[in-house]
Amino acid sequence: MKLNDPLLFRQRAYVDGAWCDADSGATVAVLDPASGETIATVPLMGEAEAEQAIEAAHAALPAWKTKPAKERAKILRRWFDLMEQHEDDLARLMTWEQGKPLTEAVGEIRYAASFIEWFAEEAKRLYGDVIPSPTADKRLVVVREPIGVCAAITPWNFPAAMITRKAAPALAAGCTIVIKPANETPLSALALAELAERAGIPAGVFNIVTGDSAAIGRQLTGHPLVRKLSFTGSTPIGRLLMGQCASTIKKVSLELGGNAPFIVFDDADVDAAVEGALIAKYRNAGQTCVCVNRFYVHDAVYEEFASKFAKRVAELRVGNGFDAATQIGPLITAKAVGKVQELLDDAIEKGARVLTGGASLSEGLQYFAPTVIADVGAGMRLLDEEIFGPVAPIVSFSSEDEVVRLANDTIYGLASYFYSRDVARVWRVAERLEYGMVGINTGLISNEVVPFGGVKQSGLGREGSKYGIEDYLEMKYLCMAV
Ligand SMILES: NC(=O)c1ccc[n+]([C@@H]2O[C@H](COP(=O)([O-])OP(=O)(O)OC[C@H]3O[C@@H](n4cnc5c(N)ncnc54)[C@H](O)[C@@H]3O)[C@@H](O)[C@H]2O)c1
Ligand SMILES: O=C[C@H](O)CS(=O)(=O)O
Repeated sequence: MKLNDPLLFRQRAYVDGAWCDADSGATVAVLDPASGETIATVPLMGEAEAEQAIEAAHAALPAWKTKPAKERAKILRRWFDLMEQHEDDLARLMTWEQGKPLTEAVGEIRYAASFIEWFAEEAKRLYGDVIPSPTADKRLVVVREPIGVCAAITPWNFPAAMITRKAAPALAAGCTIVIKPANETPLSALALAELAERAGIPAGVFNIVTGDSAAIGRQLTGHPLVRKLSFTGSTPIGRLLMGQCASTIKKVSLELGGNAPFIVFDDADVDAAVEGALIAKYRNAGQTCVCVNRFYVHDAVYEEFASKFAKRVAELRVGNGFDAATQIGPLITAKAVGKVQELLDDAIEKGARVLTGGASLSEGLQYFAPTVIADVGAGMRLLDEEIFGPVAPIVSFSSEDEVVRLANDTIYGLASYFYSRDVARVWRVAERLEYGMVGINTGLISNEVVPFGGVKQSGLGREGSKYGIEDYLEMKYLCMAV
């Protein structure tokens, strides 16, 4: 891979300000999803290396937490500036290991950097309280303090943004952090570490360990020096990690799976709904937690929406993420392709009708045709399971009560979307949907200034916004006799 700055291509973990290998010298391969070829290796670390990283983060905590917030903010701002300067290299590394089109990778780098910019500013506004005492002999104060050593475990689908969405508020609050990125996409994380060091983030404050997820996870969830775990990934793994944190009563933030409904009412602007549906479904080849998993379209506009949507989907260009014409890249692994095909085959066997697409595109590679299926109904697995691929199931409905019931009939509650031009209906439906986020006449809802997160089994807590730093702080009450 040709980079303007070759030092951003790192194949060693970053612990206590040093690039290091696994104690055993073992490595794990990083594959190009577009070709299946090995493009790099990173250390296959385990419990011992994770413990070393935790101890380094603990040792670095006193100096970092007592640094004035304005100084921490300046260092984070330098990190942001460096990400902007190296945007092209960071995006190329991301497309190389994750497969997303280069334009989407550039978008993610800007999105990832925006969290650092945002929380560099928030660092200076962590105010406390002075509380009027109920008695004359006391003075009552509340101060906000960093929770301490934090751990983060992140997914492969947004290899940079899911890290900065955790590390930025953690460091802004005065915490230190140990991060375990997904083994599919460690290169983006290690490039962030290189830029963090150049920005002046001290040794031990920001650490990246790679390798045996379960072994590293046992340390990150069980070590008593770790006071908080922030996890982004699937609901089953989030459930497991939350349980593992119980023995040491860690604060836990969870950004988990989704099953987003996209509702088109009979009063909707159908053409606008089609455009919103395209981005809400096919961004990152459908591999985002907020991608639409179920389309519900009112009977009166069902055929119009389905035919217009299928026509636009059929025009989407599939290919290598480095090809400027590509809009849909490969799925992350062959296993992911198999899961999507399995869910699609189940729906077709149970009566769904393919309007466009319908299968993986070429033997041996991980491309999957953008697909739309109609006549989808109850009992089909893809209505209950996260597809995480470029398949769009369309279900018809006839009343507002029916579609709200259908939309809420899931264990998930992350993102939801609907199109209507009836203001009263907008308020009614927005209030009745059991989701953390609701897109109204839009298919793109994510940015750094809003509280991103879900309800039910889509997670705990929020990331981004003025709320996103709360989970990295503790409140201390001072009661002074006068
Ligand atoms: N809510 C959000 O903001 C959000 C964002 C991105 C992805 N996701 C979800 O993540 C999933 C896709 O990402 P994924 O396939 O990487 O998820 P995953 O749960 O398989 O893996 C996530 C991370 O957990 C690690 N992991 C796996 N098993 C572990 C264990 N036993 N102990 C410790 N760590 C372990 C993985 O190595 C990876 O780093 C989807 O369900 C998607 O909805 C949610
Ligand atoms: O899927 C993971 C991301 O959170 C999606 S988004 O880019 O934040 O919408």
